[in-house]
Amino acid sequence: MRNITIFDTTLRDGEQSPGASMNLAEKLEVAQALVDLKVDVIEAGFPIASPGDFEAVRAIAGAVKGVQVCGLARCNPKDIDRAWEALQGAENPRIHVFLATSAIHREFKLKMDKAEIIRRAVEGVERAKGYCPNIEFSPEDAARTEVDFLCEVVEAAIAAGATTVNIPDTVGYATPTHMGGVIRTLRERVPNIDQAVISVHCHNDLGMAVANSLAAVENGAGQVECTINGIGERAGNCSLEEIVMALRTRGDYYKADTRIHTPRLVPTSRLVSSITGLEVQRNKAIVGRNAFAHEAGIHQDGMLKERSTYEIMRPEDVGVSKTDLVLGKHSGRAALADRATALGYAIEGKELDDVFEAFKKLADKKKEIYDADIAALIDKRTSAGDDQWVLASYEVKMTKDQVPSATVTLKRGEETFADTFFGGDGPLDALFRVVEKITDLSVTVRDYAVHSVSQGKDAQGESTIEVEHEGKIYRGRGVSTDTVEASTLAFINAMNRVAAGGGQDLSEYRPGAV
Ligand SMILES: CC(=O)SCCNC(=O)CCNC(=O)[C@H](O)C(C)(C)COP(=O)(O)OP(=O)(O)OC[C@H]1O[C@@H](n2cnc3c(N)ncnc32)[C@H](O)[C@@H]1OP(=O)(O)O
Ligand SMILES: CC(C)C(=O)C(=O)O
Ligand SMILES: [Mg+2]
Repeated sequence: MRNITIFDTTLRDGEQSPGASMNLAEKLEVAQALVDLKVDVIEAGFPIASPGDFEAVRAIAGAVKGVQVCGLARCNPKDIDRAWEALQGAENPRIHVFLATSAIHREFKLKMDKAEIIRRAVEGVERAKGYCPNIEFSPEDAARTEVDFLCEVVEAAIAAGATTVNIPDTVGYATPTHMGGVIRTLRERVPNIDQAVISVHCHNDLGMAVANSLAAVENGAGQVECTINGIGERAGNCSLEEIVMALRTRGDYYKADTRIHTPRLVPTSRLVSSITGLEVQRNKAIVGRNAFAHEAGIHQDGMLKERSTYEIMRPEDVGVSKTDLVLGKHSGRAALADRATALGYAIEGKELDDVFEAFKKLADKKKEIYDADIAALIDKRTSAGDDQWVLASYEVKMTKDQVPSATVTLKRGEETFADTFFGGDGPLDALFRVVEKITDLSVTVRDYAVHSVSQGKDAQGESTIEVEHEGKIYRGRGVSTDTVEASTLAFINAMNRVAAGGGQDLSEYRPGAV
């Protein structure tokens, strides 16, 4: 297996995503997460860009160990000197100098001819080399550069001391065959190409950044530049988690792998998403919420029989605790029975058929089916029997700076019970405490949520709750236009289940499954 160097540019190109700016403390946190992920190179920023960027590169260079830290610079002395000033405290520094080479950039942006581009590139690399041994050179917009000229520039940059030549598809214009061809041509036609690592830096404007990077690897690239969650300029960069898992999963084909500690992929993705505020789409490969979730009954049945029927990666290998078999309108009996077992019920035969029929009807009306819904369908305890507590009335008072108080009246059969509780952490807590007093059952609330089940001003609120009692988990569900009432009904629903016994073993409990 060939080892592919992972050059992470989340803190530089990733930060160029509109709205993704990070402060110093946040950049340090991301940098440490990248070290834990075992990336090979961290591009920490563009030091000339601002005093903040300079400070971030300097701080990261001083703080992280066991990884190369890189700073970006244009091909001019001021940028390169400033980059070195920021990087000199690093255990293992790299200066990355770039200069655009395509005809469009030469003519309209830089206003330089080919000879000047080569001269400036060589001067830039040589100046950087005077500071540090690891020099990366990027001919910006390489994918739109005439291939003969690209070969010339790359050869000159290597001769000047570049140890990595990075081939950017700056505007995401390449296709896999094109990108693979560029890398192959460089390997065939640049005489000193063996003296440098060929890298690739693909943008995602046509959604092909990962595919183009893989094509580059297939044709001999030894480094891939990428970002967590694929963030970056415009449509972003090659996504780190996708390229890494593509190589790991299809090592049989690519004969290449990385050093990445893949169980850190999802935690790092979540960190970057929460810091930048750039949410990950649900169906995003590897790190999206749905990446290891199955709703279709046929798939769920297959998964329950043998995981590899529908999963090519193990969730734990990317940092997801386990596969999620989501119950919804596309689910079948196998998944329903499996969830029922996990919730502490054993149903089969006619009972399973009846619950399944009711489940399908509910699933046609509701987008998401919660564990509380399943429990309610199975034991049919949502409709009160004689031994069930039923809410007759409630009153809750809370004003600023005053302790809350709640009065609740419950009925059980013909009998009526009322009580009041003063205190608690808020009105709901006060209400729950009175219900505990009346039912003489003490529980701990493990999870609680309110969802809207219809739209508009008069939307129905649905509350779902999970409580723990003597090592078992019980679920409750309540619906009302008033969310306080919905929550109280959910709590009473759960308390009725506590009174009935059974429940799910705490060791089987998946928090947040309501
Ligand atoms: C493909 C990429 O991702 S490249 C990195 C892009 N990232 C960024 O631009 C983020 C940080 N950038 C910045 O903060 C600012 O653009 C700065 C501080 C670097 C420069 O700001 P300014 O001096 O005001 O220049 P401005 O951004 O307006 O224009 C860029 C200048 O750099 C020149 N330039 C662009 N690339 C290069 C290069 N690789 N080498 C030398 N000069 C370059 C442009 O021709 C232009 O020069 P001109 O003003 O003589 O026409
Ligand atoms: C600086 C270079 C490598 C870049 O980000 C690009 O060309 O996209
Ligand atoms: Mg880029």
